[in-house]
Amino acid sequence: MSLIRFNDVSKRFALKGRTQDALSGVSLGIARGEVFGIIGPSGSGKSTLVRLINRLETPTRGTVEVNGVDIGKLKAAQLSAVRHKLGMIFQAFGLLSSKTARQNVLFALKLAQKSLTDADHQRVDDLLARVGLSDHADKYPSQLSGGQKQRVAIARALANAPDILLCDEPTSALDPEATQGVLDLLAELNRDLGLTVVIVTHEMDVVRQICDCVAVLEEGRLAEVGTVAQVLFDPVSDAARALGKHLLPHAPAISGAADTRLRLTYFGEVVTGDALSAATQGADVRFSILAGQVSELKSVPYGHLIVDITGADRALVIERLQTRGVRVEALI
Ligand SMILES: Nc1ncnc2c1ncn2[C@@H]1O[C@H](COP(=O)(O)OP(=O)(O)OP(=O)(O)O)[C@@H](O)[C@H]1O
Repeated sequence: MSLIRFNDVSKRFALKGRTQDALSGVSLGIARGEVFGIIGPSGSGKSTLVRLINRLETPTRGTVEVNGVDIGKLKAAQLSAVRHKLGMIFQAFGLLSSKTARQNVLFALKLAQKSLTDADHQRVDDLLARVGLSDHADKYPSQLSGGQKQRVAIARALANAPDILLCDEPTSALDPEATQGVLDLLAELNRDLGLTVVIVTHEMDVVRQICDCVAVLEEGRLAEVGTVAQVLFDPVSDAARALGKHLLPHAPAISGAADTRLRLTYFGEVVTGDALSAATQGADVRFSILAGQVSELKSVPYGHLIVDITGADRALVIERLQTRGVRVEALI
């Protein structure tokens, strides 16, 4: 059963006499314990979709279930209890500028319970340590870097021990180094606490690094949904193809004989193996490697090679590669 479920959800905004369909007929499920990406171009409905999960927005049609409960049916007190178990972070951090890092985190606890105990104060310090900010607990947001502010926001979002962390473009305002730090932290929290993480992004590279599954939105519609490997390497929609394109090596613009240029995609252990030399052994073929790259999908390595292969046994070599789990695409 999905922890979060969208059932035929549409959202129409009305603004100054005009209407805007932000989402149209979206159905999908997010499993407990996964890192789930929501990707799409600007205006495709990503933020609206994630904001439906904690009812910051309500659907015009359809339902949103969290843990099997239709959150549209909850009364105010019930909704408030559910929201305390749903942490959220934003691109602009949303910290209170008049409070220190520690006070910002403490504030989330104060909102959720009547009084604070010593254990609560200890919990805040533990959370700040967990996000690597023990030495900055008494600083105000204006004294912190972007990455540190987002870490405070993460500690605050975790204050009430949520099951789910919603992240709306959490790294869009950060430089590459701070981005990496925040993504590593989110992956660690998912792994260590079993936290379900839903992350809105417009960058496939963010999805590649930390997500298990991803939904691709295009003009408010679900273009496709699946594991990151499926959506990146076997996309069925133009939207996913466009988003993943820059992660693949470019085929060099040098001429080759028709039908010879191949893109080989390797996953897991095959990356470090010698699949190409094993497949060509004893076969009547010649090959030249034109481009290559090794990267990681979450923690699984994958690699691409662009090769020209000619010779009588070309079909045999392709069959051998496929038998070893290598994906083979003709590029010419
Ligand atoms: N409160 C609102 N009132 C009116 N229109 C809205 C409102 N919120 C969003 N929209 C519109 O709904 C559509 C989807 O917006 P949304 O913010 O969900 O997209 P997005 O994919 O997150 O975009 P971005 O990447 O630019 O943040 C857009 O056309 C947007 O202008």
